[in-house]
Amino acid sequence: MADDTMTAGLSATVRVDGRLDATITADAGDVVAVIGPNGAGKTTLLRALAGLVPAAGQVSVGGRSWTSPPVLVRDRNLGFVFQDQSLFPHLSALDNVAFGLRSRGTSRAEADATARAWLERFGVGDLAARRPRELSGGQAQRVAIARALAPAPDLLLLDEPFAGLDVGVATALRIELARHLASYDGVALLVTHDAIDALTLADRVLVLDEGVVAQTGAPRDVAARPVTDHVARLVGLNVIREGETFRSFSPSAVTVSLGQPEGSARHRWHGAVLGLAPHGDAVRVLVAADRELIADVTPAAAAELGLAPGREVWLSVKQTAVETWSRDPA
Ligand SMILES: Nc1ncnc2c1ncn2[C@@H]1O[C@H](COP(=O)(O)OP(=O)(O)OP(=O)(O)O)[C@@H](O)[C@H]1O
Repeated sequence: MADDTMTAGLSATVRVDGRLDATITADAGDVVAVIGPNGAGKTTLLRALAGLVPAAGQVSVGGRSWTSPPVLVRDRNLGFVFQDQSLFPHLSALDNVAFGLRSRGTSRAEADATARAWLERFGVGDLAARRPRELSGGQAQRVAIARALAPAPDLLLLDEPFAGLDVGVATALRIELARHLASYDGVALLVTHDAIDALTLADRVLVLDEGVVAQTGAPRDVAARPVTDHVARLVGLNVIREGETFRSFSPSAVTVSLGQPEGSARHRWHGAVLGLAPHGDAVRVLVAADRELIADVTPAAAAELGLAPGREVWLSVKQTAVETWSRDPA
């Protein structure tokens, strides 16, 4: 079947009954962060693109259709890294990385040499002979990423590759992955719950909400103008939606007071403090008004106002600190 949407990158529409109905396009070389709350369909999207979950629609990658006619999972030129599994337990790190190359017909000697080079690149060359159970979580994840990248896939699917790693290990791996993704010329999709991943690793962000695409755009734009509560919370912005009009303001622009604030050029809300948490040099206050809002105050102000869960407060923000926009038509 002719497919005029076919591009060198990724062009796909995938539908999984009751779980997902998403269209995604990306240029070759793009890293797309896929974000959204639990159950939004992020893993289902990756699995549907890989052919691991039966889906209606079409998928074309690298100028080739994977759906008409259907291409078997093993014949799709893709690499994936999932948070929990990934490595074959009975194979050494080297054999794990060489496996994908050999299954694509590369000779043993060549596959081993390429695999060794990839392990070196990820700083785990000296662990080539080890089995996965003899690797730390961070080392195993490096091997898994090396294995996914080694065959130069057209599509790289990374499902929360840093989940479960401790912060230092995750940070180091994030930096290494960024370096490799910069020179990778396929399309990479990265599922993440971390705003930093989305902002530092991705060229574009795709926001999923209840199985549909709620927003796509450059990370900076999505972070500045989130249209879902999930992303608003992730980037720490207050966002109020009225139909297709959105108003946002930073927690640092919010004034907290015990008495009702004066002045007409202010938006104001009344509610009870739900919780307090340190946020940089400030104290972040979560307040249940007619919606949940966040305000950043100085520790001195928090003490002076006696802020504690249950305390009734007023929040106000100057009209000039509020940005208003309409969602672009999809
Ligand atoms: N094997 C399955 N069979 C039926 N429904 C499923 C299956 N796996 C997931 N779902 C449902 O599909 C929806 C999307 O799940 P999915 O795992 O894709 O979400 P997610 O965005 O990856 O979530 P999380 O961040 O929690 O991993 C959820 O409602 C989930 O309950």
